[in-house]
Amino acid sequence: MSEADDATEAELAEEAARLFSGRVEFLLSAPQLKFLPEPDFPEVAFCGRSNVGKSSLINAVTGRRSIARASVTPGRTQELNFFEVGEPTQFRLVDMPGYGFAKAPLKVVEKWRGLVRTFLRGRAPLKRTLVLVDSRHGLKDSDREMMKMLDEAAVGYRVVLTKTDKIKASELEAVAGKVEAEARKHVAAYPEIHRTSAEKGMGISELRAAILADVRA
Ligand SMILES: Nc1nc2c(ncn2[C@@H]2O[C@H](COP(=O)(O)OP(=O)(O)OP(=O)(O)O)[C@@H](O)[C@H]2O)c(=O)[nH]1
Ligand SMILES: [Mg+2]
Repeated sequence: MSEADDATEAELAEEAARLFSGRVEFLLSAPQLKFLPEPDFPEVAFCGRSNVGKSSLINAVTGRRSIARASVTPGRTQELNFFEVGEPTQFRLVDMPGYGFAKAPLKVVEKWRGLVRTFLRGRAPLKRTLVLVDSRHGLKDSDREMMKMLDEAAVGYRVVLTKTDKIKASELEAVAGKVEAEARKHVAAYPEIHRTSAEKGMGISELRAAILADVRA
């Protein structure tokens, strides 16, 4: 990487930190597609299995304790929740319902699934999707299915490992290696994965900078 690239990266990280410590506001919660906000600003969606840590990661990235509602109970987030960043607004983050949650009634699961898939496939201002994966478990078939759907829809995504504070560094590297190797086989996946802990703040400033780069791309 050249010195010029380094300078741009540092500037981006600094700007991202400044933006996220400024105005971040909950906009609305859409239980159905007809309640989506106007497609006025670039968006980045957080998706992944139930309980993987989507809402917690939004809280960590925005530096807010509970702007997005997190819970030990899988299936906490049941709508598409939109958050605005910047004054004036520069972009939006979208907290999505989780997939792969077997305990919810089938009808409910189908409803979330339809909402998530239709949104990810057809949302014009969607600049990037983050596919969150629990670092303790690695990729599950439901993640592979989601990644395949995003490949087919040509929606670019980053794979983000969550809860890295819960495992040893050596285990993390083993899982990260496997997940990265698999991600590289997916056409719409970013070749490098992210390692994060919403609890300890690991990887959060890098993810903020990546989000800013994505919404500006
Ligand atoms: N140790 C640790 N726990 C975490 C981390 N991120 C999330 N959790 C915990 O994992 C549980 C689920 O977190 P959520 O953020 O609600 O997960 P979600 O993906 O939004 O879940 P749904 O909305 O149900 O799909 C909560 O008990 C969090 O406190 C992390 O980085 N480290
Ligand atoms: Mg949630």
